[in-house]
Amino acid sequence: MPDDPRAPDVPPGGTGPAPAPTPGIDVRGLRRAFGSVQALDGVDLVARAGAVTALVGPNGSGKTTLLLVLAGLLVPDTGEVRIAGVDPVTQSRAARAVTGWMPDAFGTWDSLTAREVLTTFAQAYRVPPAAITGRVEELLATVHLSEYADRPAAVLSRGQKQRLGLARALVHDPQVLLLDEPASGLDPRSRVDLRVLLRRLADQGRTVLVSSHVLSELEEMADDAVFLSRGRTVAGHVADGAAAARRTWRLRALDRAPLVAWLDASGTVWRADDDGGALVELDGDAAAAALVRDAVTAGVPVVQVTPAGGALEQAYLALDEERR
Ligand SMILES: Nc1ncnc2c1ncn2[C@@H]1O[C@H](COP(=O)(O)OP(=O)(O)OP(=O)(O)O)[C@@H](O)[C@H]1O
Repeated sequence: MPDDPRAPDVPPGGTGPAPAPTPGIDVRGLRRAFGSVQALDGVDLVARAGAVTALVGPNGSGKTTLLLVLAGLLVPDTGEVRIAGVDPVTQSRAARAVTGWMPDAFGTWDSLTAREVLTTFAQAYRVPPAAITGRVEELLATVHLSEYADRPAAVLSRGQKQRLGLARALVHDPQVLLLDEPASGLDPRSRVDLRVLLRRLADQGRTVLVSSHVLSELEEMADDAVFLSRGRTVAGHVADGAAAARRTWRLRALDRAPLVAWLDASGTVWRADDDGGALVELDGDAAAAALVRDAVTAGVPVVQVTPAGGALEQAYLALDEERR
């Protein structure tokens, strides 16, 4: 018997079939209504173990509802959900043991200190008593709250409360992390810390599903993306075809005049950007490379050529246009 209950069963001798990949999150045909509002209207989603998956969608598209179902806090009307292979509806205790949940607003008992909050949750999640003190101290240090450990949660700032909420989600060392707007209220340093932490957790083989409205923020941390629109999943991995997709590029030269003169002379449609450069629509990386070559050959002192907005933003806006 392996010591670690999460360790896969490996047949002795190692000559059996290759072990199945660690399951992450698997959702099929999920639907959930609130009265006449169909909050989830056919969600299919796979979030890989070992990756950070972004959950993207406009207000009211169903992100929080979906995360609540995945966290086992809301029962779906129809559909199948597996969290690390476990069904949160029929196997709720097992599902909670593998799931870390960070809601968008972390309600806490204001009279408890940060250390007491984490200790209470560690007990509730059945962390072995001998391990609790060490685990709590480690998490307080991870989210840079050691200094505030003995202060009542009520006096913590919004960002500090967010960090306490993140520590709480990690208290039982879960395999799957569900984070609803985790960066909201965090200062720039804490956002970087969050990004580094989520990357480390994914690199350890965990599944991380994170929602945010701030696409640039998700862009920096996510490997995959799932888009929700009106309760439906509308696209999968963002990297697919990104290099060949038509998108907006930003061009800057030492001086704008020769740049725009050359764009006009070569018949390239452009519009001004706020930084003194020009924005052009191009069919992927190869078209951008050709444009740079031609501009430089024509003597335009080009200093910058970059996609305007990241791949996630571009994919999101493209989907939005498709839906109109
Ligand atoms: N408890 C509820 N009762 C009634 N309607 C609800 C309830 N919870 C959510 N809804 C509705 O379901 C839809 C999806 O809401 P949800 O909160 O999941 O969206 P969201 O994508 O998380 O939005 P936001 O980006 O604004 O946080 C919305 O139309 C919302 O009004």
